[in-house]
Amino acid sequence: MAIRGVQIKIKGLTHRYSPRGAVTFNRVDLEAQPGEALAIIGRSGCGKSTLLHIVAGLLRPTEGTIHLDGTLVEGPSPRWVMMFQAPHLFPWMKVAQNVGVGLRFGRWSKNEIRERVAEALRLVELQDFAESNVQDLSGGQQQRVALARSLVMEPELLLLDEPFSALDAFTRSSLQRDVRSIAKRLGINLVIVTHDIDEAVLMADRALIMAGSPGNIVHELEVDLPDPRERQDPAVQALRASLMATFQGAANLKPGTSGAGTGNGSVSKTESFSIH
Ligand SMILES: Nc1ncnc2c1ncn2[C@@H]1O[C@H](COP(=O)(O)OP(=O)(O)OP(=O)(O)O)[C@@H](O)[C@H]1O
Repeated sequence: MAIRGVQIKIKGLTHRYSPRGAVTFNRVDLEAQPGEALAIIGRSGCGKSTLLHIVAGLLRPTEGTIHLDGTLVEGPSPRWVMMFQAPHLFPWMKVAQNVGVGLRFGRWSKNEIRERVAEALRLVELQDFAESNVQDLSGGQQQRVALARSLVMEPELLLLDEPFSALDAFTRSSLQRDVRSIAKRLGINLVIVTHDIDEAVLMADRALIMAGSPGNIVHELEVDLPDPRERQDPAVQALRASLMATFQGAANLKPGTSGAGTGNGSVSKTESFSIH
């Protein structure tokens, strides 16, 4: 599977759900390099999911632009795919059929589809379940099928909207580790929206804190930790504590306050945590 990441450039992104409604977020600017994994954390309602849906081309911004490697995002594309909390599988299809469903709409031969589906299933370690019914799988396995269905499209960018929050802690940990490791191996960019500070530390290269009303990215922290990342590792724990303190500080700041969103979309401060 030949995949590479993408340069993300978000400029002046503003959104409101209705012309007279409240502004969801205001003039968000953000850049990411090919292969980078970003986590967006923030309190409920600050606009994280809306931002992700706009990046995925599923919602239109009120103002501003998103360019992926210079291409303006104007709608959904197999190049940027979104994974949700629920896997949304077709229950009447086998695992392999679910994984290959997007390829059916392209100009792929049956052999090519078979090969690509087999490769995607190997990546998520479900190669022995190709002919299983999806209802017979656990929640974590179903989420792996959804991941394989995304990967089979060879995306450059994977957008994850709290994808593991419905899973038990053990399954969640293994998926967090595996998604990061697959994305790094293939060079795919990740943007993960989460409430979970641990998830941000375990999966991201950079954690972005969104806060305020209207929302904005008010803080960002580099997560410079080696892989594989283990929750119990003291370096992971130390970074988690720092991110939690920064998050609480940022979330408690009122919009317009120094150190929070500047209102012009700029990030006020970048901190770097490294164990090297
Ligand atoms: N379809 C919609 N129509 C109108 N307002 C909406 C709609 N969806 C979300 N909102 C509002 O927009 C704001 C941002 O919502 P959004 O879901 O993006 O926040 P969030 O940070 O992802 O929250 P959560 O963490 O709870 O999912 C909220 O005030 C929400 O009530």
